[in-house]
Amino acid sequence: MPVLEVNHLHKTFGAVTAVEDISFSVEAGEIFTIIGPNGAGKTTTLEMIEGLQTPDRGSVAFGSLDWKRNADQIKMTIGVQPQSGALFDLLSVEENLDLFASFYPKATPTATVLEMINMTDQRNKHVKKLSGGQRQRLAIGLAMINDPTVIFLDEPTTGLDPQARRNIWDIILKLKGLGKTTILTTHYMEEAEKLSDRVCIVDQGKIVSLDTPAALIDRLTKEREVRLSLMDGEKAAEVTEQMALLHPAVVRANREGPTLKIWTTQPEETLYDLFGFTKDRGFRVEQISIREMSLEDVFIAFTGKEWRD
Ligand SMILES: Nc1ncnc2c1ncn2[C@@H]1O[C@H](COP(=O)(O)OP(=O)(O)OP(=O)(O)O)[C@@H](O)[C@H]1O
Repeated sequence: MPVLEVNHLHKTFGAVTAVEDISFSVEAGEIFTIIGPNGAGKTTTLEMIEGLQTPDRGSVAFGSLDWKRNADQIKMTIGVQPQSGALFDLLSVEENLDLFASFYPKATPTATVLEMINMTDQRNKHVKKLSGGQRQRLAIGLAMINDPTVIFLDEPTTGLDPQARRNIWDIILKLKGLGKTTILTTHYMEEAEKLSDRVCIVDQGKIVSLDTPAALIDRLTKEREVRLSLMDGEKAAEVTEQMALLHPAVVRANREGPTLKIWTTQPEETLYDLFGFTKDRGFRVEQISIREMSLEDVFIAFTGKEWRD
């Protein structure tokens, strides 16, 4: 049974349709990511699921629990990362955790949470002195304080530098290791691709596509770009290009000086045959790479829009 089921959610604000018929379900232990451009409806969707906004239509169920009948039980089951402004600046990291823990009948020991978010050494630091990344880590710690089974993180890495983002990824993966379910929103494709079991691409309030990152990429195309650099100059590359174009799996090719780019539906086979050819001719291969399609390529294909972080 899914831990979360979202059915036909709708939400409008005046003339703006923020969410239009969003449905999905999330299994226990998954990292489920909602990704989309600014204004796509990610936060509104998340807030309806978290019980912070009431949908105009549609339903949200956590197992057999729903917001109308079981609000108190749901609040014990889920953890919501507070907005960074909801932290108490004049209290220390530990005091913030203790304060949030006091809201619940059963809380995870503060020391455990501090260790999970890698902030044991900063536990006595005042929140106003924390960096952006540390504030976000504390916010995730606060979402964990009631030992929830489902954790909601709304853009936990937006605006952070690459190292701080990676530190947050480590925490999210640790949560997965503990068997927690995480629902994440992000602007960053790379993050969605690295962390998620499944990705839901949202645009203009609707789901454009939903699947595992690998399946989304696969569904788009089986083509891979193979790059081959030859040590024997342009002429050797030209002959190799002509040969490559005769291969049944090769869709197209182009050449810049001694470097060949070949798009093929069977990269391993194409490479094997090309190596046979270059060896026969005595051409030496200097460099070789196979480029995978990225989730970014998928987004552009499904929405027709360029992706901007
Ligand atoms: N309280 C509100 N009142 C009016 N319009 C709103 C409100 N909340 C959201 N909207 C509008 O609904 C649409 C979806 O907003 P939402 O914040 O859910 O998108 P998002 O995908 O989370 O965007 P971002 O990545 O910028 O946070 C936007 O057009 C937004 O302006």
